[in-house]
Amino acid sequence: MSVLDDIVAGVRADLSEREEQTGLADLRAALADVDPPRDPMPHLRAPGSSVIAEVKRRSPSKGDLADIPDPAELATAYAAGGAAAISVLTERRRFGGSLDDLRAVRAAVDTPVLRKDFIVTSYQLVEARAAGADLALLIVAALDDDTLRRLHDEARELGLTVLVEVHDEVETERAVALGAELIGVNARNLKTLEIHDDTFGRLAPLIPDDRVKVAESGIFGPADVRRFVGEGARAVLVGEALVKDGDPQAAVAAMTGVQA
Ligand SMILES: O=C(O)c1ccccc1NCC(=O)[C@H](O)[C@H](O)COP(=O)(O)O
Repeated sequence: MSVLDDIVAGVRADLSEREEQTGLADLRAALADVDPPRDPMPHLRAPGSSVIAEVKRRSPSKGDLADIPDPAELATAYAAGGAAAISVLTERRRFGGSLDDLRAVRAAVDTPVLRKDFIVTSYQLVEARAAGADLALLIVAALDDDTLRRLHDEARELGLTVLVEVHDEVETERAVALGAELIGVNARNLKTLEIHDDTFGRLAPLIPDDRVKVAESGIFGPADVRRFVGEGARAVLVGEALVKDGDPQAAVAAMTGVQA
């Protein structure tokens, strides 16, 4: 079993408990009281690099990263630094996150908020929107083609912007064929956890230039951002470097608006 399979198995186990507590019909009814979704695309399409700044406590590859007792405070610093979106890892077992983190962040900032999780069912999409998420992540490696397409369509119907994440050539072709507008290239292989910093440069040419290309993982400063922008990235998704920085506002600002 790969790391990704193991994470998804845990996600499904937690999910079935939540589904027992709140049925899909009740969750859908809650959508009526939720703020309309915020559109991240104008910011992400603007010239110069955009930053999707992540709230990430720990990870399978690095263990504990930061306590983050107040995710809203961290998100406020990211927003002040000019983040285009804030990514909140809501997976509990391996990343220490929750939907409560997402709700707190959404209430604290005007910036669009991404539910970063291992989404494999419609329920999780409705749950994301009901908690206030503006974007949702779909990881191509975790989904067969029919499920990927169905979840992509359902997310769009809910008003969510979808970040479709790829790691290799075949996944990239699947994301492009899907019509994904926002495609994240993750340098971290989710099966081995190794980072290959040539992944974005290899896969970006396979993605048409009318899509927004996001470089993800292993990004530590403006020099990394400049390199990825030179290879066609409009945005970078950064976790570890920001949660460990004593001045996350300045760290986001330094990675924002970088030109090739
Ligand atoms: O971060 C991990 O170890 C990890 C392991 C397995 C699946 C996903 C994982 N991370 C999710 C992410 O994609 C990253 O949090 C995100 O790209 C930010 O990466 P970084 O800046 O390197 O923290």
